[in-house]
Amino acid sequence: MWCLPIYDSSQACTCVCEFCCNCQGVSVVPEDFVAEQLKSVLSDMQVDVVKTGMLPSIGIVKVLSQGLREFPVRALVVDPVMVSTSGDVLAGPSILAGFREQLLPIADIVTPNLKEASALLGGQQLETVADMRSAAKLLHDMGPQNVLVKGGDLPDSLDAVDIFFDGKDFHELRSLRIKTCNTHGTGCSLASCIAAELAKGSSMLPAVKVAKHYIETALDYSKDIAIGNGPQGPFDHLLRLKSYVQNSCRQVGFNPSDLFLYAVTDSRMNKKWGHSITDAVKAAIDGGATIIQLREKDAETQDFLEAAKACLKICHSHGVPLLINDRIDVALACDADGVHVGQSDMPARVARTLLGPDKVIGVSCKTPEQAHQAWIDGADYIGCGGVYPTNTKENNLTVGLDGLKTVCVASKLPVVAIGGIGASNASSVMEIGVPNLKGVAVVSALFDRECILTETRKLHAILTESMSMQRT
Ligand SMILES: Cc1ncc(COP(=O)(O)OP(=O)(O)O)c(N)n1
Ligand SMILES: Cc1nc(C(=O)O)sc1CCOP(=O)(O)O
Repeated sequence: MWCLPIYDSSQACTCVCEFCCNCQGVSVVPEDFVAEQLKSVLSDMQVDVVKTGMLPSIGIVKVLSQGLREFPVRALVVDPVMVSTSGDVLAGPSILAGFREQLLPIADIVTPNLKEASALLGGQQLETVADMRSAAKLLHDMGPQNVLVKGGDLPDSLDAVDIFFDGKDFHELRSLRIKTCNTHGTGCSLASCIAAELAKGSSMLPAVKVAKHYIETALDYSKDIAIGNGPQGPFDHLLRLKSYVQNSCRQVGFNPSDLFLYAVTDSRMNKKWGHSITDAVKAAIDGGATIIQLREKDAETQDFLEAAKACLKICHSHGVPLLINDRIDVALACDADGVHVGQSDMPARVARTLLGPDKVIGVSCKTPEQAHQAWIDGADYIGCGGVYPTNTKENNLTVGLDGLKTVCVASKLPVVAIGGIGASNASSVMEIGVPNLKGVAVVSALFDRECILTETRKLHAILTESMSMQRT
């Protein structure tokens, strides 16, 4: 299966970006030469989906319209690159006519930005979402099956709103407007992603939604990169690949089976039962805890750091990793094995930058989207809950076993379940039967008890039994 981006190299491209896949090193070649090459590609390979980009010339327009009839091309995505996001007019009247008369009538989707839509419609002003809707309808009348008018340049809009029209229904697709100068190539990448999704067998609206989500994530991921000399930089298309490479390189340091019995401390409970933090941690480890998290909500920084150093000694002498809840500074200061962060804490991506590739990072996630982001950000595992109601964390949303399962299925990272879990229900949690659910994280069922050692042993035995039942 092939997804072929078509670029007209008869136009010199001045882009110097590192990520742009098409333009660097392209020499100026005659239009008919490009057309011949295109013909041979279309006939020699089984091209499924074609996406136009970078100023298709009249030669290419002709070959394409022919090619779609002569060769078994399944879909044509037309990105009418005519006016850049920086406002430069890139196409003359003959190209405009080529788009209108030859490409749009055979396109499965056309994806103009506001300026391109305006140019295709003879200079019509487009300033509001209502204008975008009527532009989508008028463009649809020119022949394409679907139209996506991209509102990235819409004045006074907090969201990035695009209008999708399939000839029957309008869909207003909104995503976060990412504040960045690194927007070079977004339109081209969006259309390429739509083409790739179509080639994979998706239908049009889901393909557009996936592409829009990809662009939003990639823009956010690359918003701070500094590259090139111009005022507008490129964005980084390869984030998934990089996350994958980063993660696969790092997984060596983190063993997901450490999540089996995850003991999370609580200073108030230790105080209530007269346990010191070090005694509590030692008892949990002796009882079978496989990883410890220090979650000291009321501790002063200095006390937290001293406690962390003392607990780290105990943990390391037993080969058990120690993570710090929320406080990256404390984790760095004591050289802990990692951190656990929530959705409103330091973003995992920033934590990864601060901690480096070798430390463990866990992220609290209640939805598949959060789990996906945690993976992109370079986390090692996610904590998903509250599985059951809990008194340990105020106003905590309960996701239930169904919510846990949904997140596990979507997550590319190992998962530990948390919230209201103890001896009475740990088996039900582990028995949801999802391979990346690696264990349970527990606070009160271990630490709001007189004998931490006994309770941890009991829970360890229950988990072990439940795992062996699943294997048989
Ligand atoms: C393993 C694990 N999962 C989830 C949490 C919750 O973390 P967070 O959302 O940051 O909430 P607080 O713990 O800060 O109240 C966790 N700590 N550990
Ligand atoms: C710290 C924490 N995070 C949760 C989440 O849902 O993310 S639930 C929770 C408290 C878990 O305590 P217990 O085991 O006593 O119910």
